[in-house]
Amino acid sequence: MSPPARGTALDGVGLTRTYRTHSGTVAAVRGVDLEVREGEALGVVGPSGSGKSTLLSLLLGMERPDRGEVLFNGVPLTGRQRIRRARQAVQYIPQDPASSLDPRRSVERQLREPLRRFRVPGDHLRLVQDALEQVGLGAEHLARHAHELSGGQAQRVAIARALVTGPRILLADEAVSGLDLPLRNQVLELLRDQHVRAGLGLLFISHDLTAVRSLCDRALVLDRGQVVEEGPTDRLLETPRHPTTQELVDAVPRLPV
Ligand SMILES: Nc1ncnc2c1ncn2[C@@H]1O[C@H](COP(=O)(O)OP(=O)(O)OP(=O)(O)O)[C@@H](O)[C@H]1O
Repeated sequence: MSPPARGTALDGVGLTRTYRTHSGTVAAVRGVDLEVREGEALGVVGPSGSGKSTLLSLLLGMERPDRGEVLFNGVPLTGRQRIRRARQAVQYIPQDPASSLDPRRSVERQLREPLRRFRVPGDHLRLVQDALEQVGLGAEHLARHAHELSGGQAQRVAIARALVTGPRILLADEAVSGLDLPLRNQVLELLRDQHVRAGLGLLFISHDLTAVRSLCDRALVLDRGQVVEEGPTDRLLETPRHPTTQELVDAVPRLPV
């Protein structure tokens, strides 16, 4: 598989996803439009249950929308081959990335795995070392297991795992939620570095508007599956117009970033 083309773009057009539950149906995402471009950072904020994770699953091709479509470089994201190619270029950083590490496998094995899965050509050991270097870790970490890493190192390894395939867009789901302040700032700094220095596109999903502002110029606010407000993050924080945005602003502890 050749490396992802430059100018990578991911679009969601009219995305709608409804779940059936015992008590009826839940419209998790309703008619959402968004675009993430290489070199741009877009924040998605919203209270619990507003559809953020569902939106992410749709963008990653892990779930199919009931209506609307996801476009990867302008082409609908359907079919295993196309989804796999998109996933090499669009990588995912889960909530609490450190706990997503496999305790039984060494750092090297865990970083080699996406290279194998996405059939990335080249010298895999070299790519693994490059990814570790990008997050400030050296070759001495290759043989370690999760329990031999500090919390900060484990976060870095998890981010390196998302970087190892050479993605052009990162989708981060509550990647700093629940982290203590120094770790939170380290992860934000790493993501900012990837965005500003390496030019990656970033979709940063969080309920924390200050974290979003530290990375993203623009954000959209989700409530009950719908976009209720969008605009520059500074403006959203300073003059929120929708009550949901106002609540998110009020809930933000005034933390230095
Ligand atoms: N597999 C599922 N089956 C049924 N309902 C679901 C499923 N996944 C999500 N939902 C519902 O869809 C809505 C949106 O959920 P989602 O997890 O996308 O929200 P969220 O904004 O990511 O929430 P949180 O911030 O708490 O993680 C919620 O009402 C949730 O209960």
